[in-house]
Amino acid sequence: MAPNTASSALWPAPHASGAVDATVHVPGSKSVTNRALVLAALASEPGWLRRPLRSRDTLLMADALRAMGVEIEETVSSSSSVAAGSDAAGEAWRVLPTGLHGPARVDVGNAGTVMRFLPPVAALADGPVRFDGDPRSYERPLHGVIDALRALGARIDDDGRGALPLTVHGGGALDGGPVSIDASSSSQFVSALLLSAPRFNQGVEVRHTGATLPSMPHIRMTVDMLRAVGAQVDTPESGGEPNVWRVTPGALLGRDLTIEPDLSNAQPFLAAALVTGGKVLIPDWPERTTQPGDRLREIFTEMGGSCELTEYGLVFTGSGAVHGIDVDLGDVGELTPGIAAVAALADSPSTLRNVAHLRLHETDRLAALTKEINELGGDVTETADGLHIRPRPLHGGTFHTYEDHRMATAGAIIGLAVEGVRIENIATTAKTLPDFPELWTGMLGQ
Ligand SMILES: O=C(O)C1=C[C@@H](OP(=O)(O)O)[C@@H](O)[C@H](O)C1
Ligand SMILES: C=C(OP(=O)(O)O)C(=O)O
Repeated sequence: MAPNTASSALWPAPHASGAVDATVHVPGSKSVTNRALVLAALASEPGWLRRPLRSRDTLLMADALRAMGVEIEETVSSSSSVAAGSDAAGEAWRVLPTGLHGPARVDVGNAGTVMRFLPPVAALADGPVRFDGDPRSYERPLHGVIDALRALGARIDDDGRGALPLTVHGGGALDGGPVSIDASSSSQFVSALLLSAPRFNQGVEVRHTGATLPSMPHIRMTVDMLRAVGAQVDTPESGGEPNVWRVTPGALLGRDLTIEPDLSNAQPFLAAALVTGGKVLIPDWPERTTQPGDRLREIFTEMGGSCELTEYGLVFTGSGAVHGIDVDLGDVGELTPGIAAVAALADSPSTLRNVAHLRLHETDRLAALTKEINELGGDVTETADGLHIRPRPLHGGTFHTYEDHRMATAGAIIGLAVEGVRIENIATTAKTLPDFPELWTGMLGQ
């Protein structure tokens, strides 16, 4: 059989010859785009997504909703045809909700948002919906969604492992009501149940019973976006019980939403300013957001940079020094690979804590980061819940990426400072940022 040249190809990571000085337009947020698609599909009237992210994860979400009967029209308006500065410029998707139905087949790829957010939607469809995906999707936890949906009245056929592949036999409606889940392996279990709950007959009361709950900002994002389309949501933060979320049944409004840039995808570019002592402007950085990437302002400042939120966006400036950090990343786990890469180039050790659940992400990220940084000469050890990173001079070599977009961008960060780093399968960045190689070389003026 011919080798898979696309994925086995090695990408010579560009080495920075000096301080970067660039403006980088980062495409829309994956997490916001995929929530907006689900909410628009469940609404009682058409809606718009402006500047959606066009990437593997969001196209899988759109195609899955189309397979269940939703119409999604893709339009592009040139900036010359709309008022200057208008949010209407660029790509826009118009979502026309219809009666959800099977039979349908859904390819989740390796998208956590698709594999977790859509089984509840399928339970509302009329007919069977088959879910399948990449080999890694079979290993990612889904039990919280499967068990909860069964408890709420859904019929699901799976192979008993609490994972993909599976078939949801939608009955056109779902009872809903109270349910307990352990979401310690993924916040997406909670988000998944809340997103569809306005359409359950009794809404939902989700009680998290596990010891820890990762990625709280992503649950806040779910709650904020539900409220913005008219849903009534009670949360622990709004005076409710700890670890309990309630959604009241009701119709959802169609919304005209402009998607924020993906702040987690801004991470490698901010890291470039930090490790080269340069400066990067990210236009349209939101003043207020639930995206976990906003925490980078604080984390990368502690690691040696400084930032200013201006009317043009976020200006992040490196000082030339990169410091280690001791940090709890439980809320912002998806930032770990990029922080680990910077930490490997720092002037002091780092400890990254409270991210044991990353072992079940796109790959086992703790094992992958340890192995790949150490193979370049680094000194990283896994702890029970994270990484301990002692910087050492690194050398070139192959950086394997395990079909994980954030491993690929982590390798690119190291490559800026270390000559001769070759990244396996840079195309895997297409999961959330298909233009990464071009944006990266553009930033470097190459
Ligand atoms: O809801 C979301 O959009 C996400 C939640 C988080 O998942 P986990 O809670 O599984 O870490 C995050 O890591 C993922 O990238 C996106
Ligand atoms: C964990 C991630 O993705 P997913 O939505 O597939 O869980 C990620 O993007 O870092």
